[in-house]
Amino acid sequence: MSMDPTVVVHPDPEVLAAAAAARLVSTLADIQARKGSASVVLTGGGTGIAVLEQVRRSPAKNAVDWSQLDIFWGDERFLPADDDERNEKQARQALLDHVPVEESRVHAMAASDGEFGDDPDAAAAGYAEVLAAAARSSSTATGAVEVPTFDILLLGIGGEGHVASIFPSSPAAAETRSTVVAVRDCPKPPPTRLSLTFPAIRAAEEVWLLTSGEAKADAVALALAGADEMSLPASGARGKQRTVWLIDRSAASKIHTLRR
Ligand SMILES: O=C(O)[C@H](O)[C@@H](O)[C@H](O)[C@H](O)COP(=O)(O)O
Repeated sequence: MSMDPTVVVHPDPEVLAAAAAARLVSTLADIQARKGSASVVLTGGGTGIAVLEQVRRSPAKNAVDWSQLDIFWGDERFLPADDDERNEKQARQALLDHVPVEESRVHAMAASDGEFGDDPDAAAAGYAEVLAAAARSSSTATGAVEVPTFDILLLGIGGEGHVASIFPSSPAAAETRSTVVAVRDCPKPPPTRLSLTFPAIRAAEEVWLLTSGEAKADAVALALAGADEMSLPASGARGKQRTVWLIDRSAASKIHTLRR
């Protein structure tokens, strides 16, 4: 069980994205120096993609051996593969198409015009099997949850406290067995998505929550004050070894008023 979260407050969204990118590069390089390879779970959303763009711009980016990096997603918009709203497409444009990743180690969630057609439940089950197969082939994944070792799992946060596509008081927030679920009627468009669940998220070694702006201040403060994860999913996003909140001053502006 990880200790209290580490909270790092940055002056503004631009510094947050650049600092988070630097932290990600150096952390992945450290993990690869120790283990030979590393794994990261990417997030969609403006902050998550801004971090990837900053990694692309970083002169230090090739401290990471991109061919020895397993890449997964925490959630995906269930849309055709070439839709600009796809998290995978945005991540490729921001970073992955600009570094020498090993494509067999890039594990995108299915698109709605992919191998499972427009069946999000089948697509979710398919990704759960990708994770289970990766866990079986990994010498280090020892947890009860059928996912590989996620070294760093990145998450953005919605204004009402969602992480990945786990929205407040949703079936996904209550899911305790499946590692990946289909999510329908999401308040944040598009309405149909695929998402890791809390068991999968909490199997990660480190969970990093990344957000900025006044609109997130209540969710950040409530989560750090220990709100119930059903009503405030960000509260349930914890890593086995470490939980890190990388936020800007605006998103941190209500922490002191709500922390009990
Ligand atoms: O697919 C998605 O939309 C994301 O995974 C979602 O969880 C996002 O990270 C948050 O909604 C924050 O998004 P912003 O950083 O744009 O506020």
